[in-house]
Amino acid sequence: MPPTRNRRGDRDRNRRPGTPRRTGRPEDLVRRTAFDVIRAVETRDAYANLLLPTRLRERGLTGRDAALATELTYGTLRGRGTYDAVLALCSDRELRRVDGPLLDVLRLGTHQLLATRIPAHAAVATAVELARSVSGPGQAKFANAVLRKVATRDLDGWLTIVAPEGGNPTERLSIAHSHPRWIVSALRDALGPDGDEIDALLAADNDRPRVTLVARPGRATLEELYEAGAEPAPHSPYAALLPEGDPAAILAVREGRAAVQDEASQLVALALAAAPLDGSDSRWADLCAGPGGKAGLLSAVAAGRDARLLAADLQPHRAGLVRGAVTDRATVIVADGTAPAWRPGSFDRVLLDVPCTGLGALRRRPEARWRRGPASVAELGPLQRKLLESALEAVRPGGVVAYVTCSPHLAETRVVVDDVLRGRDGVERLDTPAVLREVSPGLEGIGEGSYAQFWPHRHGTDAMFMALLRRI
Ligand SMILES: C[S@@+](CC[C@H](N)C(=O)[O-])C[C@H]1O[C@@H](n2cnc3c(N)ncnc32)[C@H](O)[C@@H]1O
Repeated sequence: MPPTRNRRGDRDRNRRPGTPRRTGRPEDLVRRTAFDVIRAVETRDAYANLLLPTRLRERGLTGRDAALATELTYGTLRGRGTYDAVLALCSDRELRRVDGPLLDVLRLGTHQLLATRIPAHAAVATAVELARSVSGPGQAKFANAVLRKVATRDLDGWLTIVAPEGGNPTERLSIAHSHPRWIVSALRDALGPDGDEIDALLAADNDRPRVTLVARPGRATLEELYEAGAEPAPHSPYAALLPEGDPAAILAVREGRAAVQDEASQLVALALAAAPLDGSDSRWADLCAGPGGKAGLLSAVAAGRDARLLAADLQPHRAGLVRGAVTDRATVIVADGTAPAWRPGSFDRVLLDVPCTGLGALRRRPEARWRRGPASVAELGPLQRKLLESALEAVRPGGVVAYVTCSPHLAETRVVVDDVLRGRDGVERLDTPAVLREVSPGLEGIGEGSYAQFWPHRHGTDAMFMALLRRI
């Protein structure tokens, strides 16, 4: 995507300290913005999807400039594994001896050379300029030499060298699709007998996710979203896809009657509400509710069912976000789901969307794959088990718990459920895929038996896992 010119206003007068001056070509500011966000991700553990919109606003980047800055930021962060393998061959210095800021400039330049239509001379020249500004003239010469070598081949040409067919399959997939090896292995394990889909799954993780909206029932209609430019979505009865444009420009989104929400996230909330239940059905709970996507939908469904939702989160600011998402059928509290503020057996339906590695949402969080390691899975395990124990206590006999993760990693999904159920009587597994198919007729490829697993390459959704459990 070629950079475009932008009108230069008089924003410099109001420039915040530390904000680059709007001098030179606007595309320089675009690349500088991408670079600054990438650095913040590296050095301050910033989240690109949160920081980038702020930087774009501060620097007055809109339209095609904003789109290019977003593409460069996300693409560079996602492609790091592949780009480092290429850079290692093009640099006469070991990459670990290259300064952090300079290495990020090289990654940004490599992304432009191998994954965009930006002309090679422009990609190299702007990266060299950036290297000069962040690391000085000597390093700019080094950047020039390295990037000129990168420019000698296209991506496919480099992949035949850095990820050759016939080599170690995990290593090849890891470099070709820019995923750490441990994630490649974990995802292949999670695919089980469908392990041959791993290539497609890793490729889907690198696709830009579609923007999916939810029309919260009773508050907004799909027609309203279609009139605003959205299109029908394949799986959820309340979902619409927004092919382009800013969701916040839609009135229903601004008013909280609609929201951005992945289809799998919608369907697991709807399946909990649809799970078969005898007896009372008016007390619902969401024990890990922040930031409130599922609670927003559940509370809207509850309003039509004469039920009430208690939505809890450990973090006060996350609970605050939930308050902005729910209807007046919900009460939001700050509470630790492992140390209940409610009596045992208080609820008819309980959603437990546990904290997890987020390996199912790599499309949305470009840096997440580099931030987590196998240790994160092990660290989260005890909390996930404790929360599930607590959810099973919170539901009345006959009531239903939905254990949900936004990760397909087996150690966070079926292993947690199996471990907890092994240690206690009086809980039965429901046919989760069948309940999901009731709310989304025609839904296929989510598994058979007790557990359901969504996949980006099959469903175009996050890789969300769900187990419906009933206390007997
Ligand atoms: C995966 S997120 C939930 C996403 C949410 N269900 C949604 O759809 O927007 C997990 C949430 O659990 C919260 N959390 C972590 N530990 C908790 C605990 N011990 N008790 C309650 N909430 C907790 C986190 O603050 C985080 O907001």
